[in-house]
Amino acid sequence: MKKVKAKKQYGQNFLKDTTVLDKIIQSMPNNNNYVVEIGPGLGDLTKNLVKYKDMTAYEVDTDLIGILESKFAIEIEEGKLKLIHTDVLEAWDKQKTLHDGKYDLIANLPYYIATNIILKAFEDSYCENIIVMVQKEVAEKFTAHVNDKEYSSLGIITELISVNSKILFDVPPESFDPVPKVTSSILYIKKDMSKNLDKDFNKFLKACFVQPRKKLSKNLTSVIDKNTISKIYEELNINDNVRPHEVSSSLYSQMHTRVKDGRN
Ligand SMILES: C[S@@+](CC[C@H](N)C(=O)[O-])C[C@H]1O[C@@H](n2cnc3c(N)ncnc32)[C@H](O)[C@@H]1O
Repeated sequence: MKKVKAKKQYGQNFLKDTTVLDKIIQSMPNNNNYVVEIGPGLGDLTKNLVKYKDMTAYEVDTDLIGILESKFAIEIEEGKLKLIHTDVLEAWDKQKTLHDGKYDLIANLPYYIATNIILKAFEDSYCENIIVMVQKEVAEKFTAHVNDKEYSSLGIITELISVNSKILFDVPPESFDPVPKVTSSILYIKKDMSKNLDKDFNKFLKACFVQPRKKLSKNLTSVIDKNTISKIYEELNINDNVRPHEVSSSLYSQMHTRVKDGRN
């Protein structure tokens, strides 16, 4: 078969390392959940996933859809694989979920929208487990805890929405074709299905971290007035000198509730 030219604008780095592919499959949670893959590409991961689970794959690239349709003609015919030709973020905007029933998201994500995709998966009430390949630095942000250098809104949201989050293993650039400039990691997040996040919380956290080295109270002045900040700090026993990365996720959540109450 003619070699497919990877398209940069779609973040195409095809995973060629069979050991890594095997390790991803071994990391799949042992449950009855359906599987959703974003960006099946040339179908190397898809081929392994569909052996174990019925699944849907969302692919934006028209050229790849043609290849996948002929490669997986049998699985599609048997109803084991549903192939959807669309931009996955548009699909999420339209239908709020990628599958009408509990599912696990397993994917080698396009780097340019990886963070947005994970945040969408947090909002999707049917998505339970997230096992995705992302740039190592992104994985570190999602798994960072209070006082860590990488701690930011992503680590805080992950802590509040999940029961478990960790980096499973790193993947070197040579495992891909074309070879990316960065190291990747497999990120695992098990969501707490009883929780959902307030829509404005992410916006609030962004304001809290707008100048990460400054005092949190200074950053908060873009959201609330100084008197309310003093009142909230007193109620929650927060030191005025505290910096954004020194505050726990649960304290951020309590602060946000009070900010909202103050506005109502
Ligand atoms: C990093 S490649 C992974 C390909 C394949 N899964 C693999 O592991 O080799 C990312 C894939 O996501 C697809 N993609 C990029 N943007 C997308 C979008 N907005 N919606 C759906 N798929 C997208 C690309 O075309 C590509 O197939």
